[in-house]
Amino acid sequence: MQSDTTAKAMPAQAAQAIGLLRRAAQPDRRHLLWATLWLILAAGLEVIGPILGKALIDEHLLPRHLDFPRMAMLLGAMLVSGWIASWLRYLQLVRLSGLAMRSVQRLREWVFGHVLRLPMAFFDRAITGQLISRVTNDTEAVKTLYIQVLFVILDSSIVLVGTMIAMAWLDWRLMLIVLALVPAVVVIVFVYQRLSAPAVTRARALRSDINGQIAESIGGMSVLQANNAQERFGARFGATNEAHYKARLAELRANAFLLRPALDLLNVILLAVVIYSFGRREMNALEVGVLYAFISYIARVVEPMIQITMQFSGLQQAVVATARVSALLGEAGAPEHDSGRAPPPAVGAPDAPAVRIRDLSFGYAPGQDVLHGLNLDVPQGAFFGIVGHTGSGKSTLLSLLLRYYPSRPGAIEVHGQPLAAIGNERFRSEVGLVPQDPFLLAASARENIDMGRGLSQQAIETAARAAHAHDFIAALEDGYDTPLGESGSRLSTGQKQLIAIARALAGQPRILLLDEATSHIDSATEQVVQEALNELRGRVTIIAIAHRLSTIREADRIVVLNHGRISEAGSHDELMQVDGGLYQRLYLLQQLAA
Ligand SMILES: Nc1ncnc2c1ncn2[C@@H]1O[C@H](COP(=O)(O)OP(=O)(O)OP(=O)(O)O)[C@@H](O)[C@H]1O
Repeated sequence: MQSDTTAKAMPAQAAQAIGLLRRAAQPDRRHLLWATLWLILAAGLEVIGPILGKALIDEHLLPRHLDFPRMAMLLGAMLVSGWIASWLRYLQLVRLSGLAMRSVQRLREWVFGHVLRLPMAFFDRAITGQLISRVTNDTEAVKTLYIQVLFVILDSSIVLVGTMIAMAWLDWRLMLIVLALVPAVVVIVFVYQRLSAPAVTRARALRSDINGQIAESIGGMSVLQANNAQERFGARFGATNEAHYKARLAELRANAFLLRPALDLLNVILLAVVIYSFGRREMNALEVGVLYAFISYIARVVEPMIQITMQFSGLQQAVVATARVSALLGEAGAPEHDSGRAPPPAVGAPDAPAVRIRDLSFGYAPGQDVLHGLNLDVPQGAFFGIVGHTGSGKSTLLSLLLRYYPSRPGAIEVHGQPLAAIGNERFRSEVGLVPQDPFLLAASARENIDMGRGLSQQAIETAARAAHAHDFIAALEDGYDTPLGESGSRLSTGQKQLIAIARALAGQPRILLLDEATSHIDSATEQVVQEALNELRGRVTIIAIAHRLSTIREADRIVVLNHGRISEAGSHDELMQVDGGLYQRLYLLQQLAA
């Protein structure tokens, strides 16, 4: 995900970044115009100040031409222009910051909304940490772009150009001497960045190490404490933290001892040159005012130059980050979310099988099929079990039934309709899933069953009863409103699984898919699950993948997958009759192990 964007040339990335910036700021473009206008006005007013000062000195103070009303007017104009400039800058900053933050907010919503609609194949190659970084840090880079490009670079450029024009107007030869400053500042800042870059990079890497270590320790706290590793982890964290502190210090030292003194020295040299060149001329009264204006301008010229030069590396990083966000937004969404598709027919054929599979082959990579020509009919209301050794393709089949990956058009039909033709809303409400990992939110039992669908308490309780989860939920101190902790840490593995079943049933699915829902639970809870499934028989079509064969013993039909092919199919009793058959062997092996 990262490489494809970083490999792109900078101009292409900059174009992408600007495009995204424009889209994000579109609703606020009026603010953007005003902010830019105020910025130009403020910078212009700041350039005028020293010219007014020069007029005051040259026309009144030195010739002792004390025209008080005019002097007061000049002084007043100097003060008022400075005051208005500060006020405009403040207004401009408020507008621009507001606009930048709203753009970040907008962009974050787009990116996360888009991520939620990406196909599962995308998540096979995505790295969670990077994806989180796209949604949080990289979107924040948009703000940096606004503040750095518009505020700092534009502001500094206007002040710089305005000041140079004013200087040229006062004395073009002296302006040329000041202009010689530009390469010197660029060289100093370049050397500074070269010297401080390793410390900056190190500090950044160490900061991400600090985050990584905290996340790792909290995630594995039980293992960490069981191995009495608190002190070791604490010491390791301390060392990383210390290294980070030193890297930051090195960065600050480079700034304090290299950049600032070098620029101050440059300033002094420049002042000396300007004063010397005035000294060599026959100074007349008129030139004192020019000298005053020049000294004021020199102080104003150095800072914008530093700012512009310093912004470039930050700007480059912000452009790369924004281009990465843009690339993520460019990822094609899952086809079922394509709103441009024709609406599907509302109902399926009444007596068609719940699931019909014809010649279904599938591979994650071209030419490497993991499923080979599957054919299967699952009648409505039937209970089907799918078994097979590890890697035989059970979860892949389930993923295709769930539309996580696209299958050949027409290979799978649900209630008589091709899978791809069913609208997403209806499909997700018709098909319920109980995954191997129940995935509980850090929320209450009610919220975990509801999953934002806005179900009534009655519907939630009915589902919990059907999943045999009601009794233990009701026994919690606040019943359905009891917070279950992160990932449901307050519950046992079996209880989590029952909540996941309740969640699936609460949507009143016509088809229920179970992906090894009993593999981590004890035999007593497994029996509870079996009872729950038996009660659903006839009403809901059940397709259950199970490593534990006792879970699907009662199934109407058990399908045995072997290297992506159906090798056997039948009831438990029928399959046990097949001497040397795969199911018989698997079953006997499990009996022996038990
Ligand atoms: N997301 C994926 N990307 C690429 N290959 C995959 C992916 N998921 C599974 N596979 C491959 O597909 C084959 C079938 O895997 P699948 O997970 O469907 O098997 P399974 O029968 O469910 O196994 P298990 O019982 O261990 O869960 C395996 O060879 C596996 O390596």
